[in-house]
Amino acid sequence: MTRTPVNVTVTGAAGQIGYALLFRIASGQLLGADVPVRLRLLEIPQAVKAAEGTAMELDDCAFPLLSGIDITDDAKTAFDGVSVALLVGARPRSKGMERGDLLEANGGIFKPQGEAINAGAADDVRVLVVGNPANTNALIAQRHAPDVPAERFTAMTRLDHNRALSQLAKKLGVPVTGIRKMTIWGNHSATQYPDLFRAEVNGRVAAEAVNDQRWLEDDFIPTVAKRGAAIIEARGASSAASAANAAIDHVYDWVNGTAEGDWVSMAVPSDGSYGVPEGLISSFPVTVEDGKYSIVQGLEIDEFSRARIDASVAELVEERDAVQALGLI
Ligand SMILES: NC(=O)C1=CN([C@@H]2O[C@H](COP(=O)(O)OP(=O)(O)OC[C@H]3O[C@@H](n4cnc5c(N)ncnc54)[C@H](O)[C@@H]3O)[C@@H](O)[C@H]2O)C=CC1
Ligand SMILES: O=C([O-])CC(=O)C(=O)O
Repeated sequence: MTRTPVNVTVTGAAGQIGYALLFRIASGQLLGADVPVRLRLLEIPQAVKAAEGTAMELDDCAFPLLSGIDITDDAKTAFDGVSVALLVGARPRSKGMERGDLLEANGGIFKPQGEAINAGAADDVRVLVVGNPANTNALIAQRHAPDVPAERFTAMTRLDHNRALSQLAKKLGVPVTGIRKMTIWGNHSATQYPDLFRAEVNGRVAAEAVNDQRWLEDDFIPTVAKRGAAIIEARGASSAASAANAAIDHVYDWVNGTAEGDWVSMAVPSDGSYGVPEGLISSFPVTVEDGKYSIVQGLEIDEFSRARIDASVAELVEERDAVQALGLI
C-alpha cells in the first residue's frame, strides 16, 4: 500500500454508534477498498479507557487498511491534520432538560470542536455531524471554523433517507434499487419532510405509484420522521448500526460521487435554494461530482410539499435563533 493514510477522526468513539462505525471505517467501507486510514478517537476523559478497549479490538481485526489508531480527550490533538471528521459524540437530552439546555450543553461540545477543526484540519477536511441536534450542532461548529470553507460542514439525514427508501420499497413491493431521487428536506427531527413527489419508482413519480395520499400523509411521513423514537421504544437504545451505516453512506458518496440519474439527501449550508434561508444547515437533494456536492436545482415544489418544507425550515430558524441568543454562534 503506497498511498498516504487518510486521517479520520471519530468523536464519541466509545459510544454505541462509534462501536458500529469504527470497524467499518477500518475495513475500507468509508473511503474505498484501496484507501488506508489512520483513526483518531476523541472521547471525554471518563470514556477514554472504553475507547482504548475498542482500539484493542480494532487491532485484533488486523485490518490491512488500518495504519494506526490515536486516542485522545483533547480536541486539538484529535483534529490535527484530519481529512474526514465524524462528529458523533453529543450530549443527549436527559430528564427535565429543556431544549435550550440541550442546545447550550451541545454548544459546549461543538464550539471547541469547530475551533479545533479551524486550527488544525487538513485543507480537504470534510465534516459530518451525527450528534443531535445534528443540523444545529453542525451550524455551531461551522461558525467557529471561519477559515474552513462553510460547505465542508454537513449534518446527517442519510438515515432518514434510507428509512424512507425502505418504507416505500415495502409499500410497493419493489427492491430499494428500483427507487431513485428520494429526498429528505429540512431538519433531522420529527418535522423533516420525506418527499415522494420527486422520488421515482422504476421511472414513475413515487407518489403516483403509491396513489394513496392517506398512506403518504398518515403513515409514510410520520413513520419515517418518528422512526428514531420507535427504535428507542423497541430497542431500549437509539439507532446505532443503522446510524453508523448512514454515516458511511454519507461520506462514501461525498468522496466518491453519486450515481448517474440519482441523488442523495444531505443537510448542507443553504445557498438560498428552495427558499431556505442562506446559511441554515438544512437537508436537500444533492448530487456529488469530483468530491463536491451540489444542491439539485430547478425542482418544482407543489403546495403540499412547500408547507412541509417550510415547517421544518422554521424549526431550524428557531434553533439557530436560540443558539444565537445563547451566544453560541
Ligand atoms: N443524525 C442522525 O441520524 C442520528 C443521530 N444520533 C445521535 O448521535 C449521537 C451519538 O449517539 P450514540 O453513539 O448512540 O450515543 P452514546 O451515548 O452511546 O455515545 C456518545 C459518546 O459521545 C461521547 N462524548 C460526549 N461528549 C463528548 C465530547 N465532548 N467529545 C467526545 N466525545 C464525547 C460520550 O462519552 C459517549 O461515549 C447522539 O446525539 C444521538 O442522538 C443517533 C442516531 C441517528
Ligand atoms: O433520537 C435519537 O437520538 C436517534 C436519532 O436521531 C434517530 O434514530 O434518528
